[in-house]
Amino acid sequence: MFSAVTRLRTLSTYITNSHTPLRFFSSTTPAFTMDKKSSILNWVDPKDKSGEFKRQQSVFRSFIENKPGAEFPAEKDRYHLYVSYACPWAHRTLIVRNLKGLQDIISFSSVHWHMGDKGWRFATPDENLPGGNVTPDPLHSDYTHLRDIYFEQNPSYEGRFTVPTLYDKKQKRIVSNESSEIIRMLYTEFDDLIADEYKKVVLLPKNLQKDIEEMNEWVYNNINNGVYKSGFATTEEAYKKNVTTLFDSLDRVEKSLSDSSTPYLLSAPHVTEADVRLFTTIIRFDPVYVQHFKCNIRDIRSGYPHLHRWVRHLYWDYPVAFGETTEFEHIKNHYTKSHGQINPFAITPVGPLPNILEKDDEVPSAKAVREK
Ligand SMILES: N[C@@H](CCC(=O)N[C@@H](CS)C(=O)NCC(=O)O)C(=O)O
Repeated sequence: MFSAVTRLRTLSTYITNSHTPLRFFSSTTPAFTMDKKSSILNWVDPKDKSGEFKRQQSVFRSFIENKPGAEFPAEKDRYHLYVSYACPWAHRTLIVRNLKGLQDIISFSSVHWHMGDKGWRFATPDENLPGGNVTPDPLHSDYTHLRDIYFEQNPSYEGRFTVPTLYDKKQKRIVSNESSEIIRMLYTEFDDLIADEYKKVVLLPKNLQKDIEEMNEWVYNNINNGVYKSGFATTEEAYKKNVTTLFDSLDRVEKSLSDSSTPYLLSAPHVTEADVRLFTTIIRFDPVYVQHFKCNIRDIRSGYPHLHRWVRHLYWDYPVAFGETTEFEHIKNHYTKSHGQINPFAITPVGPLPNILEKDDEVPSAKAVREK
């Protein structure tokens, strides 16, 4: 059940993840003392002098397939997606699930936005959080945390407990906890079970695959992960390096959108994987990353007109896939109230308001110029 490869990967994850005690603040602030051997809230290994956040490889990497004899065959109501509305990686899977019309085929639930020292927890029945399906674990009534799903696989699991987690309800096994691979399973493997209008939704068109994959590479390293590398850095040098790379890459996307002959990245005739993967970072940028992760060389609404138009087009014109899967309360609260080393008093900044501007609106300075 827990394959040798998985065990090896888990072990290597543990080795790169074992920490010595860390104090984030002076000894006069005992509330923030992190002296647990390998607290999952130590985002940068204290032994790593570079001060750089290094994201670990996902451990579960199997695939749902639409073929006879598959280990995880494509079937209706067999799989469950555990997500957090706060998380940009999990957000990818919710968007693709809706773009592909898989709402009746794959169930989902969201954890509570707070991540503590036991990782993500499920909401309790009395908590009434915004967004659909923010519920106790619908599959295991006695589980309180996402990590219980991981321990169900292997009681001595040592990796991270991440969302998204794609779970096979029949075999009680995690299929995958790697969003970039989960979304690709959803592109085609369930096509025999969905209406024609959704079969026609192609997120990775053959003629653009090379360009999309090339773009994924730098967007992932410099933007999706770049905001975390900026925000979790524990040295000025690591922060400056990563925030500069991040903004250079945003400039590059801005230029590419201004050159695009369509409203989508890479002049695609419709939404593609490239749009999905960039959207989940850009929609969080002004509300959270600018202030919380110090990604403040510019913001999107006043500094990047093409990106601003593009993100609002997706959010407002694709309400089911992009708009309704975005839950700003989860997003803002999660980061600002879970990262004690960045925001020890857990006060959530109110602005910027609104979280996203209407399509025909602009920040006051841009509007004033337009109306002159
Ligand atoms: N490479 C993974 C990353 C997933 C990930 O890091 N998710 C975060 C939430 S945004 C998480 O669950 N972190 C918990 C932890 O690392 O303990 C993917 O794309 O699926």
